[in-house]
Amino acid sequence: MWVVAAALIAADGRVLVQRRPPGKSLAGLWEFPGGKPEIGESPEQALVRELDEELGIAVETRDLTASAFASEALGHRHLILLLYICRIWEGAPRALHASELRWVDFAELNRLDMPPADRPLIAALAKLI
Ligand SMILES: Nc1nc2c([nH]c(=O)n2[C@@H]2O[C@H](COP(=O)(O)OP(=O)(O)OP(=O)(O)O)[C@@H](O)[C@H]2O)c(=O)[nH]1
Repeated sequence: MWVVAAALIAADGRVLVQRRPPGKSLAGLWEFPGGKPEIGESPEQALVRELDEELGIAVETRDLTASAFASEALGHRHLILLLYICRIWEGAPRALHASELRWVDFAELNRLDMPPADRPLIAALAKLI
């Protein structure tokens, strides 16, 4: 399973995370916004679509920087999670799918309950920004 996700980084260096809503797998955990590409989409196109659907923001593919990936067993599937950094978008993120949004610094990011694939990504992100 391929998933694309974005670390949206604000001017003050904080990162946006969203909380998975009740009823979904891994409900209650925090994650980077994103999702699965649809057939025919590039990873960047998929991420632009997901950020519009999940947060109501407009992002240009040129403003997505491929940054890190994780490879992790997830139940009976295997997840490849591609993380992009994004510092430029239009609109104010709203929780259209998630139960909650939060802008966090790295200390908070390390304390949040996130899926196992996200742990190595946080460490990689800390070195990149
Ligand atoms: N968007 C996102 N997904 C993540 C992250 N970490 C992680 O393990 N995932 C997993 O990647 C998958 C993303 O799928 P999705 O967002 O398109 O759809 P979904 O929640 O309905 O997935 P589901 O079919 O597993 O319930 C989920 O299984 C989710 O748990 C992350 O940081 N961001």
